[in-house]
Amino acid sequence: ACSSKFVLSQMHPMWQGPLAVPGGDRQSPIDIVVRKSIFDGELKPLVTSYDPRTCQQIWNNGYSFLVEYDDTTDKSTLKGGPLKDKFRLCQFHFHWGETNAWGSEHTVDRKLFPAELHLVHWNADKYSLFEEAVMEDNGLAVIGVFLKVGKRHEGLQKLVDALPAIRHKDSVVEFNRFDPACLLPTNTDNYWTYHGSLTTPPLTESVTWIIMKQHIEVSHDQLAVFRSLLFTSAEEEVQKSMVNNFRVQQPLRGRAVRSSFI
Ligand SMILES: NS(=O)(=O)c1cccc(F)c1
Ligand SMILES: [Zn+2]
Repeated sequence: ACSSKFVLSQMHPMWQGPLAVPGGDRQSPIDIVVRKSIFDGELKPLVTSYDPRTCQQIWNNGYSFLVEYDDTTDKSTLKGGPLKDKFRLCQFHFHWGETNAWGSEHTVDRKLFPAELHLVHWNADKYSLFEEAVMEDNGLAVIGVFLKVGKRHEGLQKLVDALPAIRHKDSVVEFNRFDPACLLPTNTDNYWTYHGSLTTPPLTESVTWIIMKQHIEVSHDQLAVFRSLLFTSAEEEVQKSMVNNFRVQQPLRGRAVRSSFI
């Protein structure tokens, strides 16, 4: 599975600093200014093919919780959209706020969502490991899906039920047969795409972002369970609730945001 351990090791919930990053002219997240996005008729529909049997574990890495997939074969893949190559799913995770008023990393015309899902894939046509791909400018593709509070998301509940077992940093439990496709909106043809970075260290500028226009709905209570997670490990005296685990927005630096729809 894609060990993003090295990625988050320097992670700290209050980390938002102006960490010096390579290049620094294609950082994420950003605000998507709809009227400035450019329709590109060449953008294809996304093609996802996820095998629930490749789901391996769910763990608390001290900044979010990750559901990790076996990415040693081409069983769970993403292609199409803005992508020329075939990408393998390695993990998905979320970012959320302490209240429903904020929590997403990307925004649309400054609109904040209570949470954002990231499905992380790496370019298996060009590289052989996530750790390699994460350093290359065409190495990763991350699908972003906004969450809104509304009706309960039945597919999410299995994941929510596993969270109490990974309350503390570095806790992990086996997690099988979860189909991440259930977390995608019904319409995946409408999206924005731009070239950016990881939103946590090492902040490498290796991500083709694919942000879904259509959100998914989860219930207030389901989100509340996300907030019951802790940044801190079991040994630490002061327990800190895992909330507001999003990065501050970054300058666009002249980048184009393309849309697959008019
Ligand atoms: N939040 S994110 O940019 O999707 C991300 C951060 C760190 C590692 C990773 F695989 C994905
Ligand atoms: Zn993320």
